[in-house]
Amino acid sequence: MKKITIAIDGFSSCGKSTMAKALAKKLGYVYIDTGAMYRAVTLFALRHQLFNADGTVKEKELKTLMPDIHIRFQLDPSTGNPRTFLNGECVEKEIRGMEVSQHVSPIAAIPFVREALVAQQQTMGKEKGIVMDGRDIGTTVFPDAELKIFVTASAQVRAQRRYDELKAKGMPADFDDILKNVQERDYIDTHREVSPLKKADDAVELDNSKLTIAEQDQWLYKQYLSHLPV
Ligand SMILES: Nc1ncnc2c1ncn2[C@@H]1O[C@H](COP(=O)(O)OP(=O)(O)OP(=O)(O)O)[C@@H](O)[C@H]1O
Ligand SMILES: Nc1ccn([C@@H]2O[C@H](COP(=O)(O)O)[C@@H](O)[C@H]2O)c(=O)n1
Repeated sequence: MKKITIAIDGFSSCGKSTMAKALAKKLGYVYIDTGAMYRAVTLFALRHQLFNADGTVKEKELKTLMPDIHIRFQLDPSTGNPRTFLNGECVEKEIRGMEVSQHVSPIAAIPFVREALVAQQQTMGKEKGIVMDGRDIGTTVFPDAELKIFVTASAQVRAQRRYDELKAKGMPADFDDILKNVQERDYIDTHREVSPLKKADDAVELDNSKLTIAEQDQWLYKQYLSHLPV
């Protein structure tokens, strides 16, 4: 079967990676969570004190240090899911916490950061057979992807899902903080100058507010089948 490129974009915490991961497993495709890459750069910036007190980024310093940031993914043999490595260290847990979530959008708005990460993402997908999720995959990273999905759900629903997830993992979680963070990231992501979050003209939209994970997986598989080249 001919392999294709599948781009899944949408708002924060709406279930993109859940859907993307499941489809990639089913098809035997590579799965790439591009949000994890922006989160890893953010963790690096936090560890190197590259944020000013007002939350803005010390861009000049970060630019100098960009060549020292090496991100890769490695499958966890026990779960079959990819884990994110920053300069050889597994940072999967660290990048999912609130501190990184609260600092990631300003990092992701910086043109030289996007340029570097987009180039890596394009290299990862050049053989096709990839499901990649993020904010600009269908518009910027793979504008020629055969299948593009744009996922939405209400902010309340998304915050509740993230809250439940953090609680289940035993991580600190406050619903109001999470809702505020989801709304702030949506705002910054949709209003930044470079590659703002928006639906590609040829993307198929899914509001999964009322769908179960199984239902959205089924929906996505049907989309895949109907977008296979003839
Ligand atoms: N249809 C659904 N119903 C209920 N929970 C869901 C559904 N889809 C995903 N979830 C849960 O919502 C949470 C967020 O999902 P996920 O991490 O896939 O979102 P995301 O869009 O990739 O988020 P981010 O933008 O932060 O990368 C997870 O705990 C996931 O299990
Ligand atoms: N292609 C992408 C992916 C992510 N971002 C930014 O990273 C943040 C974290 O992403 P999650 O998917 O893990 O929520 C997100 O809020 C965006 O600011 C991006 O810009 N482009």
